[in-house]
Amino acid sequence: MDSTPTSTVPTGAEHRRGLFKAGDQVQLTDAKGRMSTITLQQGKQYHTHKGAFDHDELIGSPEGVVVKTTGGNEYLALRPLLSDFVLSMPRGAAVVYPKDAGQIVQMADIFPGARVVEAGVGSGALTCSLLRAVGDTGMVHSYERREEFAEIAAKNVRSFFGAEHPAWELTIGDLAEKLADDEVDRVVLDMLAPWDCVDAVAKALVPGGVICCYVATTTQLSRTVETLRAHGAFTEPQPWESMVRGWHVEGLAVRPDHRMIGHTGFLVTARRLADGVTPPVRRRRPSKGAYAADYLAEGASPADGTAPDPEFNEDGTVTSSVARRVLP
Ligand SMILES: C[S@@+](CC[C@H](N)C(=O)[O-])C[C@H]1O[C@@H](n2cnc3c(N)ncnc32)[C@H](O)[C@@H]1O
Repeated sequence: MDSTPTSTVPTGAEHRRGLFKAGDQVQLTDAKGRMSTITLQQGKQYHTHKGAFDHDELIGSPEGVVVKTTGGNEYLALRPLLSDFVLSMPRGAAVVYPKDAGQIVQMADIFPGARVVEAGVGSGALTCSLLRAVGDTGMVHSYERREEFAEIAAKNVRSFFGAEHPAWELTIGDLAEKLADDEVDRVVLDMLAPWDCVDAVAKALVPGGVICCYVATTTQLSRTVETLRAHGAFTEPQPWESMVRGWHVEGLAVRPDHRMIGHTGFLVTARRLADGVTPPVRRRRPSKGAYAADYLAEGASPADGTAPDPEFNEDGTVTSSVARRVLP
């Protein structure tokens, strides 16, 4: 399914501003903080276990009003934010959480007008953030190998923007085989095996372009980084993760929340080098506090005569005497 943009309607801004109108999504929050999302339709009613209210009561109202059912239940009415929308929209595959989408937009440097390739599209959560960041003048070309996921994503993206987004193109197929774009500024990969796509991505990215991979496990992280490193067309990959901890703030009870989203995934970015360029590489030496694995990965084995016998502390760190002998 190639979905060529079918509309030049500016999306996003008009759709998400002004008084409520028919077709708008509205997030209703009750007194217990429970949320549900409805799409406003003239003449329709919203039913609860305590009576109903007419959608028409909201059409023409500003956001932030309270609507009451015939049984007395009150609901605060607001348009869902993108972060609310992606967590409540229908899902095919697992979505990129808002905390990671924010990191991707910033650290992969997705700018207005950018030409971005994304794979896989999954449920379309990240796609919404990418489209918002590139705007109507940019391009997001999403690839997805499972048609049923692509269909869910297409519905979600349309539902969020309220129209076909003029900057979006969606192709069914494996990115490694189908990637036909060239002169792409940014590539974002959220898939099981991003290393399979590194070569295709290197051909598509402009010099200075950014590849950003999102992976869930340490083994994927390791293989992604090693593949990028060995490929030769990229700068040293930068891996990281982010954790977000909410806080409870009430009077003198000011403390971190008991629960947090500890792990979602790891991110890795690297930049495309110009063709034929070999960047200067700093040979890293084991330092005090470096882990045994860091030390051995550098090839500092007793056999090659470049380093003394490994001496490690019980926790796996290099002993200070080794660090002293190895460091200049
Ligand atoms: C975790 S989901 C992506 C979720 C998406 N980023 C979101 O926020 O909704 C991973 C998707 O990548 C797709 N996929 C895996 N490998 C692919 C490839 N080589 N080319 C295209 N799609 C691929 C899978 O079918 C799956 O739908």
